[in-house]
Amino acid sequence: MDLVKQYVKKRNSQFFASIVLAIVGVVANLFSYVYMAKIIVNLINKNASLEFYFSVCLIILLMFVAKEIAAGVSSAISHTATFNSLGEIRNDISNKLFKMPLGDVMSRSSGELKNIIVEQVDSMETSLAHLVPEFTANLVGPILLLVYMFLLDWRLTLLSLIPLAIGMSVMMSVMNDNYKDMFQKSVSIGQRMNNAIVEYINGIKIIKTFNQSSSSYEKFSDAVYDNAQFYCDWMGQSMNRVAIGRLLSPMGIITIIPFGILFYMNGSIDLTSLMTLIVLSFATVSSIVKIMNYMDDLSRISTITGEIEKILNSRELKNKEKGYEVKEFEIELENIVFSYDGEGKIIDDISLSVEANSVSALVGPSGSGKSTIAKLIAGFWNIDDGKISIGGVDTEEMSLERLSSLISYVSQDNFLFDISVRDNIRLGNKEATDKEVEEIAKKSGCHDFILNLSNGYDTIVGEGGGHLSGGERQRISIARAMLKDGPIIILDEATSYIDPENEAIIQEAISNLVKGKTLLIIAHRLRTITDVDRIFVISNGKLENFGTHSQLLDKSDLYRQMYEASMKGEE
Ligand SMILES: Nc1ncnc2c1ncn2[C@@H]1O[C@H](COP(=O)(O)OP(=O)(O)OP(=O)(O)O)[C@@H](O)[C@H]1O
Repeated sequence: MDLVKQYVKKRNSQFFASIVLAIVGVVANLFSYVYMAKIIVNLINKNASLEFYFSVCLIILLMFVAKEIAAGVSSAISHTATFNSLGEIRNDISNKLFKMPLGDVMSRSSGELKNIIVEQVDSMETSLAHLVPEFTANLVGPILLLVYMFLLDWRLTLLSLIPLAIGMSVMMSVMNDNYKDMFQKSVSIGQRMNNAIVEYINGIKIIKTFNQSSSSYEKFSDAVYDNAQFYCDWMGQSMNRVAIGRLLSPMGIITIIPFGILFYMNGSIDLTSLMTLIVLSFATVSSIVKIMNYMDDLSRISTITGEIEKILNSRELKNKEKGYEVKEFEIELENIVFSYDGEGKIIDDISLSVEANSVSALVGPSGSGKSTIAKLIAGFWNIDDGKISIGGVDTEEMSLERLSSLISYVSQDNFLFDISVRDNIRLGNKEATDKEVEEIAKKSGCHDFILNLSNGYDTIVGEGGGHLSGGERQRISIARAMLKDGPIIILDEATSYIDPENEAIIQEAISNLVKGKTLLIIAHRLRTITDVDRIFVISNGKLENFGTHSQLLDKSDLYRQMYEASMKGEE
């Protein structure tokens, strides 16, 4: 609920205007009933002129028009404010995801995140656009009317509230029946179904390769079945009471008529008041029914917003922009310690320095922590201890925007968006002209294969770049990183997919493009990094040794073994 308040507050005046107009609409509607009662009473008493009826009908008509206009404008204002707020919430979530440690984002499945950003934010529409103005107005209207009815005859008014009180308490018994827990469960079952669907679709290639279609489909269909079963059971438990509650709550008339007749017969109420009360009790019905429709939304709002709040309130990377200028681009790691889960140290007291405008490489056995070091330099996580600085400035004293403007990171997964090849490369620098995009593609060995694609540079690459080969994706990622022109380039296994013919072109391109830049390569094929300025050997999260290729052949057994194994593997 705090989340709703927070976003309502930001558009206070718009929501206030929509509430006021909604109240005007509801009051106009209720007044039309007051005037209807006047007509009935005067018809019974036969004491009014034709002009009187005509003018009352005109007033009712005006009330009706006023109600429609006020409700329409109120809804337009609240919807405009709501959709702006929903846009803002989605923006805030995506900004937040950028500021959160990568691990915290990755610990949620893409299905779960999609569910929160799309479905759950969407479901806030009801609360913001309808609940805020309509619930308030439909609550205020009947209260005003009840005060008026109370003044006419307090006994009948109280009696008219009995069915409402019984109906509401039956409904409340449903709400008290762990409604919040059940709704929370429905959200997580829904999320599990979402995840199963997303996983099934994403993993379809593997499923086919390993002929797992029946068992994976089972997981997916089980999740759908569980979801349906859960709702059937839940509704089965509560539907009868909900139906009774909904039936009874607006039935004030069942007490007013018999008791009204009784009071009239014993002379304790006049006909005018009785008729007015009967008509007005009808008037409260429509508002009460509307309020009841919102009760459900009210009780589930905290669960819906809870998931969104969890993301918006989750921890952020510590990076704070302090405005220190970075003039040189050497990278210094001082006694850094890091673990993904806060327990097992993945990086254990590593210190190393990558000189500015040099080419360095991280090598080491699989799982030794090379990619983790690269990601820590790029600011994907904060380190637990120690310091990483660029040009003498602590990277945690730079905003993520500034850090990412300094570093072009070509990761192992080379994710491409489902847009054209040209736009994928242009992500490196959105100001780049088509010519600049093509120039960079030529330099990174992409131009020829791009021209061979069905639509050349305008070919849409498919989800995650699925229409391209692994090597093609990698080369486009390199072109994208090169176009960004950051002073530091980190290539995480950037050549792992490149075939032998293209490898030479790529190596040549990289060496041209990185002139005057600081380059850190994480390479598996040691042959490709023999002439770099400095090689760091990482083993079990520690720095085992460092030096040039020939120095390491002399002083590091691990390096020599890895190099020999690597050369054997390529024979
Ligand atoms: N997101 C993560 N959450 C938890 N543990 C992780 C995560 N990423 C990597 N690890 C673990 O951290 C250790 C180091 O992984 P890292 O990817 O840095 O190794 P690497 O040397 O780059 O390996 P490779 O050469 O196989 O890519 C491994 O044990 C790995 O399982």
